Amino acid sequence: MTKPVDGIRTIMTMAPVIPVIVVEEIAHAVPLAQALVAGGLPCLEVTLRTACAIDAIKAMSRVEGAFVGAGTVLNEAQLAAVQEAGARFIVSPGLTPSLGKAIIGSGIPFLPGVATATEIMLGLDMGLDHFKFFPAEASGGLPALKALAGPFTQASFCPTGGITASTAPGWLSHPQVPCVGGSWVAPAGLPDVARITAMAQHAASL
Ligand SMILES: O=C(O)C(=O)C[C@H](O)[C@H](O)COP(=O)(O)O
Repeated sequence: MTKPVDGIRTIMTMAPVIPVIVVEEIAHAVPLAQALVAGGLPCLEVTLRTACAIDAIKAMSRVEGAFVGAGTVLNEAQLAAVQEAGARFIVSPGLTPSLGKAIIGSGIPFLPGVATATEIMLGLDMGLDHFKFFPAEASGGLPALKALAGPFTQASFCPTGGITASTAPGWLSHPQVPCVGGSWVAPAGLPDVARITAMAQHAASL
């Protein structure tokens, strides 16, 4: 069994919400990161869904107080690219043995996605015990997480997918949920800095 990855717990407890970010235009990256950090959300997940995502990771990593990771990491080539860009942690919507082995071997903190008992068991076998519960609402919501968390008392979860400012407190009340992920704090388009800072402040207070 591989040693558990150090560090992901610290990242998951920096704030109650990890913004899930889709950067469509590189000019949006820095003001968005500044607004989120100013509002009290330092830990930022930049998804590899857009052409400028790697450049966005580089640019946002230079924002004071930002702790930037890469999301939607699906394979080893992407792992290498995001590490080169300065990503400090990795999030994936799922968990495969090959990706898990590569990320654990690299030593970077890792939050793999799980939605079933079998996937949690695969992660535990690899020495992982912190997971993204994805897609959280579509997989059955909080009742599903409660049922899954029952037999896996050693596991912690960051539910992500369909979570909003009004549903986040319910998820966060679960003892195995140190944080949730969500895109609601980082809407697409040219960042409205005042609005995003206010949403981040509210999220940080949850
Ligand atoms: O892109 C990824 O890497 C993902 O795994 C999925 C995202 O985390 C969720 O799609 C965010 O969900 P919403 O907050 O409902 O927008």
